[in-house]
Amino acid sequence: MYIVTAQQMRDLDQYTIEQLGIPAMSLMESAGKAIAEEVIAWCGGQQEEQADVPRGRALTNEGGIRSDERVIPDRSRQHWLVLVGKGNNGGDGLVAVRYLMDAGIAVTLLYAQDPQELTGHAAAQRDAAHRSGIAYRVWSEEWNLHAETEEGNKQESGINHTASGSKQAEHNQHPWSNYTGIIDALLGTGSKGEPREPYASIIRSANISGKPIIAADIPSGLNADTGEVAENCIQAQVTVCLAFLKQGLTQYPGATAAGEVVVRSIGIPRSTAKQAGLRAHLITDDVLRDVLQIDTSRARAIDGHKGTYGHVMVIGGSMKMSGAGLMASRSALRIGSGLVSWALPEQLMKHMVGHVPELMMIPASEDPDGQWKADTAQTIVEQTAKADVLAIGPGLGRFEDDNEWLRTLWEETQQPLVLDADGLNILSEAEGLSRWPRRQADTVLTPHPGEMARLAGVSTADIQRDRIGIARDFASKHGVVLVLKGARTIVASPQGDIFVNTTGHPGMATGGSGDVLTGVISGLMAQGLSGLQAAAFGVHLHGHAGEEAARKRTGNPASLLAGDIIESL
Ligand SMILES: NC(=O)C1=CN([C@@H]2O[C@H](COP(=O)(O)OP(=O)(O)OC[C@H]3O[C@@H](n4cnc5c(N)ncnc54)[C@H](O)[C@@H]3O)[C@@H](O)[C@H]2O)[C@@H](O)CC1
Ligand SMILES: Nc1ncnc2c1ncn2[C@@H]1O[C@H](COP(=O)(O)OP(=O)(O)O)[C@@H](O)[C@H]1O
Ligand SMILES: [K+]
Repeated sequence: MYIVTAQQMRDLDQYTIEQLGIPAMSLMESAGKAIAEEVIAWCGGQQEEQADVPRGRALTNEGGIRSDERVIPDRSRQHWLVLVGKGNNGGDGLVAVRYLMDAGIAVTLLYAQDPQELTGHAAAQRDAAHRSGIAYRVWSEEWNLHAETEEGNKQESGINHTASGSKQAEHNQHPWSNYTGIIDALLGTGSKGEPREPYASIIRSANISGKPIIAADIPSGLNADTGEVAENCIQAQVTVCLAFLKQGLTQYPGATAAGEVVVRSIGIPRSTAKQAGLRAHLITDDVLRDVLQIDTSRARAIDGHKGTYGHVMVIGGSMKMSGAGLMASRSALRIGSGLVSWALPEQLMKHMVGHVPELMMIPASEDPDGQWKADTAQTIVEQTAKADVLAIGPGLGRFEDDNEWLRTLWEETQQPLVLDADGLNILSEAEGLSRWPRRQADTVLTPHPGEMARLAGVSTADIQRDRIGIARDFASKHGVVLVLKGARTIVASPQGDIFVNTTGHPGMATGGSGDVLTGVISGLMAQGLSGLQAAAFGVHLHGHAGEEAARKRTGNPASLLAGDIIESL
């Protein structure tokens, strides 16, 4: 599934209208119809579930996050309020009302501004809606709701406040209480910056109203490119995304604001994305097979032998972090590498003997404290001769002159490399990755947001603000495959491709999960996948394994351990 930025979506719209000759009005018609259909389907779903789930249904999005539950009454008494902005997003809402009316659902329009301010196609849709007899209101102070104050009072300006006692009665009287649900057609991909007034107040009030919200294209207040949310951003149950999935819907906190995301075709041929050279995808089975050309069955040749499936060498582990190297090694084995060896400090090795009988161990440092030493670099380089892939970093720790140590391995080994954990921290303190020579073989970096911040020399908050943009720039600039971890992990290639993962589980937020991923990616590379293929397929499989492991911890996913992920690979 393609992922687009707001600008790419505009270009695709323009191409469709100007080059393919599909009228803009016809796209808007399809958009509004799709939104109406999703509202109708949602009401239907509500009704079906009402018998046994009186509190309304909870929806899940692709990442398995549950959104708020809200109550929706009997469908026959549905009355939806459509919030209309003055751009084409509002135009979509104005189309939707006609289809909802035809489906027997009562609708009222609430314009953010004087409807006469609408222009172009949105103005034409306004006229059609008004001529069809659809009721409308224009935003005014009486609609303004305020969040509960610290004293716990719920204040609703514009409503006659009585001193006490009748808060609930007041709440039931506010204008929003007449409606069963809200369609947010205020702002779409043309939105810039924080919503201005009165949009900010409308968004805030809609959220406070407690009514279920279905967003047209994107929740108003969401940055369509980064997934950042404005101070006032619609919190939707469902987002009906039009034509192509917007980047910002894939990343948190935007993904939470969007609720369940449904991507609906509006008549723009999907092939236009390929023609336009779009390079960002959500990782799905189709994308793994068709875009990344991966045999996802991972079928083994009947006459295969251990040499067929490659040899991973993990370089890491130290007395204080012995488990990290062990977990990376075990997951490389579990994902199917023919052979795995682990280079580790000799002191540590003595304690590890027998833990994983399948694993070969290489004593690599004679430090009495079980730490690494920089003078091991040449020995390690010699030892790597038999390996097909190197995984450097899990549990490595920091040590004197580790910078030179890493640079020797970086330059003097020819194998594909996965770099994680302290391997990345060493790199960020090196004189600058840009001054290190580019490796000829595939090089995969797997930072979590904190490590990414150190690598890029910015704050973690800066990274989280635009994960896709940062990952893309870093991978292109340094010629590496970058795996920016965390919920909705991003894989970026040196050529500017982006792959966003949706598998995974919050139970995986536990020490060691990343070491498992290092083993998975390096193990897949040993079996012949490129760095990009292994990274994209690896994060997908790792997330699935995490989901599976969480299912087994019935009732308490917080009890998930990284080792459980290995057992579910
Ligand atoms: N051909 C097309 O371009 C199509 C567009 N479609 C819809 O049109 C949307 C994009 O439409 P537009 O480009 O008209 O833009 P929007 O409707 O998203 O918003 C633009 C309007 O909002 C105002 N605005 C921008 N930022 C604001 C802010 N921070 N606070 C308050 N007002 C702000 C602008 O002045 C402008 O009037 C899409 O999201 C989609 O819903 C669909 O109808 C399908 C076809
Ligand atoms: N909430 C979450 N949803 C999905 N995946 C998650 C979540 N939290 C963590 N993960 C995954 O777990 C792994 C954690 O890696 P990392 O932070 O490096 O852990 P460690 O350094 O302890 O091994 C990453 O692959 C990350 O994407
Ligand atoms: K919207």
